[in-house]
Amino acid sequence: MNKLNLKNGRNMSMLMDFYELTMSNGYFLDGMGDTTAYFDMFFRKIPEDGGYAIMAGLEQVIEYIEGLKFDEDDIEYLRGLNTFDERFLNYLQNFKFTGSVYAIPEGTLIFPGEPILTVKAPVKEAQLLETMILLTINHQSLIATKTSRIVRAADGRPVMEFGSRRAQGPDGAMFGARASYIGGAAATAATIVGEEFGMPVAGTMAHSWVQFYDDEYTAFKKYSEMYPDNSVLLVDTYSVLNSGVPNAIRVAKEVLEPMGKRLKGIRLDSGDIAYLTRKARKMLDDAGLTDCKIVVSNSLDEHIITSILQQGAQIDSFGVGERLITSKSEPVFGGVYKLAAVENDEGQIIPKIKISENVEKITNPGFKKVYRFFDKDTHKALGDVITMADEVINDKEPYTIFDPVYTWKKKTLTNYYVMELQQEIFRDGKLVYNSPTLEETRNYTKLQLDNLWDEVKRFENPHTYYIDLSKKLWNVKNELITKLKGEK
Ligand SMILES: Nc1ncnc2c1ncn2[C@@H]1O[C@H](COP(=O)(O)OP(=O)(O)OP(=O)(O)O)[C@@H](O)[C@H]1O
Ligand SMILES: O=P(O)(O)OC[C@H]1O[C@H](OP(=O)(O)OP(=O)(O)O)[C@H](O)[C@@H]1O
Ligand SMILES: O=C(O)c1cccnc1
Repeated sequence: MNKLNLKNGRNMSMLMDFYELTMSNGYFLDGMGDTTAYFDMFFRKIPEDGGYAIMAGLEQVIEYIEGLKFDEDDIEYLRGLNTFDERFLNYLQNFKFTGSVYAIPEGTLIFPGEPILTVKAPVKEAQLLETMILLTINHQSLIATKTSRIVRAADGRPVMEFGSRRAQGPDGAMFGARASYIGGAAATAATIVGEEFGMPVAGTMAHSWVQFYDDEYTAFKKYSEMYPDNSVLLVDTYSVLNSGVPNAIRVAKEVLEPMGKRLKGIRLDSGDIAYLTRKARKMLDDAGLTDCKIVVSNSLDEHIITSILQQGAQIDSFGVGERLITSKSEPVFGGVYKLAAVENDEGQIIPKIKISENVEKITNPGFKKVYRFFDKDTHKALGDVITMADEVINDKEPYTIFDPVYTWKKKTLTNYYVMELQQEIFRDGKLVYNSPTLEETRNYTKLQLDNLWDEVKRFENPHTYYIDLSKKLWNVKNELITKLKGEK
């Protein structure tokens, strides 16, 4: 289980934007490198104007941080660039992460503006982590979120991840498949992901198998003889209704039934899926093969799946590749990594802000955490409140939430309980978090989706989930904005 492990398998230390190194070298030379800095990762917009996103990729971030070290070749290469001070190179050679990391666990539903991961570390270290943290969580959260949409559209029918061949490179395939499991996919065709992460692997057959034999019947027969318990026959190589389905039925009767076996399924990969599956279902049922499943694939996504089901398509499961593994309709999860605070010599946390003309782009300053509010009776999530890290919400008392922009929009919550979302991952360089298994993470996602109102989950104009700021954070933010704007 080490092939994909970023601690033991591959050293990704040099996968960072060059400016991380020049800035880190700069802080070092300026004598500021040991200043404690707080960086937040957050994202601004849910892909495809959806109602929620899913956190994924934390396990790989942990492995990356644990494995971060610069070897002789790395140092030699950096020295050759004539950019870095020898003392900084020496520091890199002995690099070890000494900071703390707080993060929202994988599989948690996440929303714009929330600090989904916070690094508290000497600035010369925290700066170096930016690129890998962002690319890892951006990628996996994107695919987990996209998969969740597809799985929702499938409405209880299993979705198999078929995307490796169309993914953006090996990591896109492998970590994408991993993320798809968190998002609710039932299985993957990516064998390595089964081996590495325990995700169930599954598959049918390619057109090449059917083409290879002299005729379709022979191809189906050979396959069913070899895999009598697991025969899903691809019926669209020549003609679904004229030959594919009839040959599959013949194999079920002449080959499998005498062995005491049943035909597991057929797969369709082209043509009008609604029409063909309805016809195929009838033919199978008329032949007594009511238990034979119909699997479909062919550039599917949540919209096509919704449409074909509305058209009365008869489908038991889906194989989804290119549009899932690349999140084709919106291929960027725009998570960013921003400085939120620094500590002064007295150890006081000084909040920092990034101002923008666009209100939504103004960052939330300070060391923060997120509380999720749940209704005591329904257990549905009511909203999230971002607070300063030292704030405690006492759920025995009413709590007033307010919109951070339209502050007159208020609501007082009474019948609620809260959950703190951030977990401590590293404390002073030491890993203090036990990553759950992928299976546990997947179940956790499912549970949370059950606790989210349907209005937030729908595809068209979902309700905007509340993400508010505590009064204390709101005050800190507005004081900083007033101060900085006043200084101009
Ligand atoms: N009934 C349907 N309603 C909406 N979309 C559909 C329906 N049936 C299939 N599609 C989708 O239409 C797209 C194109 O299908 P189309 O039939 O044009 O191509 P194809 O079947 O792959 O072509 P070919 O037969 O040459 O392989 C695919 O994304 C497929 O999922
Ligand atoms: O359409 P996607 O959602 O990406 O799903 C994966 C696709 O990959 C396969 O096609 P391909 O033509 O590569 O091989 P095949 O001969 O097995 O059909 C499969 O039949 C699907 O159509
Ligand atoms: O097993 C399958 O049917 C499969 C796997 C990958 C891509 N397309 C189909």
